[in-house]
Amino acid sequence: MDDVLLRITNLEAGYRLRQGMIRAVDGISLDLMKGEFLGIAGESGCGKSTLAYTLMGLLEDNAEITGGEVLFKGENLLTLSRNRAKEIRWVDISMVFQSAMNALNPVLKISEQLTDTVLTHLPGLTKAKALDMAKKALALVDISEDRLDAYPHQLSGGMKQRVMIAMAMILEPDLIIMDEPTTALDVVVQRTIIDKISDLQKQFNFSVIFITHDLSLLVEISDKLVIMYSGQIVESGPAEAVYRHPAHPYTRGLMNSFPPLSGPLLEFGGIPGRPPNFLDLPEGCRFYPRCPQRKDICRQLPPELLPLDEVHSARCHLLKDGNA
Ligand SMILES: Nc1ncnc2c1ncn2[C@@H]1O[C@H](COP(=O)(O)OP(=O)(O)OP(=O)(O)O)[C@@H](O)[C@H]1O
Repeated sequence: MDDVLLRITNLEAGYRLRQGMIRAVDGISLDLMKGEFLGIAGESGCGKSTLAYTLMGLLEDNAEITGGEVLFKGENLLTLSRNRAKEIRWVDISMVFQSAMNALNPVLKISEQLTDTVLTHLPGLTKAKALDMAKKALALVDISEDRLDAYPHQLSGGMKQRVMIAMAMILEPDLIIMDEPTTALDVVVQRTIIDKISDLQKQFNFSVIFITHDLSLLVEISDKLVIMYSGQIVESGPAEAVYRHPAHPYTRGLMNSFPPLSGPLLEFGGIPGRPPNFLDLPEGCRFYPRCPQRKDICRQLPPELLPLDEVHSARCHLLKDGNA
């Protein structure tokens, strides 16, 4: 337990609409260890961002946390006072947002945005010290000091994204949550940024939760993988095990959506169909309508998350018969 940085137990969160409740995070439990790189993958709409925003305490007004516990270094993030939340967030847990490139303030220089972040959370510091921290943080993401006076529009997309990563790292948090941090970038820039994040994480040993719809980005850099479908975890385990022996038909579908890292190029599979509507979920397995291996029991009963071994588990009835 000593090495567990974040323990999420049975977390439930969602959005209350007139038609009913969208339970976008529906009973999520997971442990994140110190220095661990956790990749969370799943199609658009499966609840990845809702999970991230719940952890950051940044849910929208119509959102509600309806159950569970999130322990960060033993402290429940869901019951923090406003002041304690301010102390923890950004200093101990920071986030790189999906639309990070547009999150920079267009009328402030890069130096001001970085020093403002520092001084908001560490008001006792001098401006000179904050500027020094800004320079060091930019250097970590390979941006030279002479860009400190630049405005966001003077930087390329990849550079803006790296500034956002610098901002997330500047206070040396224990956990950085990255929600699709490279989606808007072209593939080459995306690769450079992923490699940079991976290098920095190894160098400074912070923990990362990296969220993306693109599983191919995650297999090389993650220690652990969590696959989400319709608000639930459908598979989790060490990245290598999930990649080599995907146990859930949905994970296999996601795997088939991208070319293998080595060996012959397979035809792109993809997964026909769409995830279910949260307001009209199937009675049994939520993946049933799209599953190429479905059986009668899958239509009737929702499957539990079953352990395959001590570290790898999947939510699929077929595992019980050993024929998934
Ligand atoms: N403010 C909101 N009000 C109502 N429903 C919402 C709200 N935000 C998200 N949702 C719904 O909650 C579900 C989960 O959305 P979420 O953004 O968490 O998924 P995601 O996996 O991060 O998708 P994406 O990659 O597209 O952001 C979706 O059905 C979405 O339409």
